[in-house]
Amino acid sequence: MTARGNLFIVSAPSGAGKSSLISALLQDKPADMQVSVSHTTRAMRPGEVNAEHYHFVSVDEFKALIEQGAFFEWAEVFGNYYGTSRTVIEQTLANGIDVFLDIDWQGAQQVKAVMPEAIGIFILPPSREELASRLSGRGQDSQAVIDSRMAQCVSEMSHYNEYEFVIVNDDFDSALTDFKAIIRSQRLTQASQIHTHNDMLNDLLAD
Ligand SMILES: Nc1nc2c(ncn2[C@@H]2O[C@H](COP(=O)(O)OP(=O)(O)O)[C@@H](O)[C@H]2O)c(=O)[nH]1
Ligand SMILES: Nc1ncnc2c1ncn2[C@@H]1O[C@H](COP(=O)(O)OP(=O)(O)O)[C@@H](O)[C@H]1O
Repeated sequence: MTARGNLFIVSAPSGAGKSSLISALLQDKPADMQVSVSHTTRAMRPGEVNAEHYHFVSVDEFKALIEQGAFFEWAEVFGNYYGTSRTVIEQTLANGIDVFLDIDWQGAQQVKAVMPEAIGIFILPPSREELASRLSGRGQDSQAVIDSRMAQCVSEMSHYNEYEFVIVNDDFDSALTDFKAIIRSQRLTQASQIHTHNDMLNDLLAD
């Protein structure tokens, strides 16, 4: 039997670096880890690719998917809808692959309510000034969008204590090392080791 994959929830205020950390983690395309591609009604940014960064859909399409029960969780964030596909998550975890959800705190609460074993990781920037500078430096949002995201960052960050782990993304390489350590430690829990080393444990403990 394949051991079920772990579900990792990664949340952060816009610009703190969660997409960069997840991309760096999955850069070498590890077979046992996958990021969930959400559906969204927000406009595509320059350089974004449909079905790779998001499934970009209209508000009507999104609402139809809600009606069909297609979402594991969904939320309205910054005036747009975002949601995680239910079947993709269930199938991927069942295939023993760890799944990373880049979702906001509202989605995280919904996931935790139905899957309390999901592991929450909150990414914090080192300061508000640095957060604003990263949002501008990313060069993909208008000043009005940046201002509205900065206006909401404190209320988003106030949810950090609902997560099992917190990473301060100051130096990127240190933050990536911390991120990898969390994933590694999850694979070393007793429950995971029993799945991974079942035959060996049986041999070791045989009478
Ligand atoms: N609840 C929920 N939030 C999502 C989902 N996908 C993305 N988000 C969140 O929506 C917010 C905005 O994402 P995005 O428009 O990509 O902007 P960015 O975070 O600045 O790159 C972030 O907090 C994401 O984590 C989803 O499927 N569900
Ligand atoms: N530790 C870091 N130091 C400096 N810049 C960073 C760091 N982490 C991410 N960035 C930059 O900050 C910007 C926002 O990062 P991004 O991953 O898009 O954030 P999020 O997905 O949380 O909105 C990007 O331009 C990214 O290259």
